[in-house]
Amino acid sequence: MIEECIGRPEVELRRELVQFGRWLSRLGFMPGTSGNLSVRLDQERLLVTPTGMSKYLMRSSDMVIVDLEGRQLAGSRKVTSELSMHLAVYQMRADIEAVVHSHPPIATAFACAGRALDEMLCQEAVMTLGSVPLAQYATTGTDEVAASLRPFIPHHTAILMANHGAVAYGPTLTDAFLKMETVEHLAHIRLVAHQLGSLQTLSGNQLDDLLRAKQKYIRNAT
Ligand SMILES: C[C@H](O)[C@@H](O)[C@@H](O)C(=O)COP(=O)(O)O
Repeated sequence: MIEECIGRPEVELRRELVQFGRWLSRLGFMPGTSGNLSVRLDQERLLVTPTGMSKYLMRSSDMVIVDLEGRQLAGSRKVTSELSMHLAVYQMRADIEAVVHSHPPIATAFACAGRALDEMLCQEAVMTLGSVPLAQYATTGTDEVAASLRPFIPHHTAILMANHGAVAYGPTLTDAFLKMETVEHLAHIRLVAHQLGSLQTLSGNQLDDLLRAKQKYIRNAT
């Protein structure tokens, strides 16, 4: 069952940030000290990963609490340098409770080649994320990153970031994690299909059928 973040004990959310940080790190999506995660703690506060730490080695006590304007309220470490990206998502989407930024290698290679993941090649793309757009180049750690993402935040839940990586968000940390995992999966499929030589994109009729199948799948799964 998917649980919302708000209302859950802080200790559990801290543990989840550690767990997903390790998982993303082991998947190779957060090499070195890269990547960051956050969750809504309540209506006014976020629990966010610290800057400059391996997300494999990070502990519950390393998390930082900030308000929705980015003011640090608690935590002995400095908050992620990409806080403005996380804030932009929470400020624009009341339905979002968790944000994951990472550098999955194949998806990041697409972002470095200036390619969005916007062709509907495999059914899973339609059933999950739809198109994943590419936000324009912005220097890491600056407010330019949030500005580059803002046009896409209302209509997407995963976005590639030019020459940088990707961001995904959802109603829970689990959901945001699964979206990030799916971004890399779709990038991998796109790359291999291209290498095989002939991309067979889904037709309009196939897309219509899949969108109906998606509604049915969601109704059945919830
Ligand atoms: C240089 C950083 O790794 C940068 O790429 C940033 O986007 C990132 O992923 C991690 O930054 P923090 O350690 O500040 O969260």
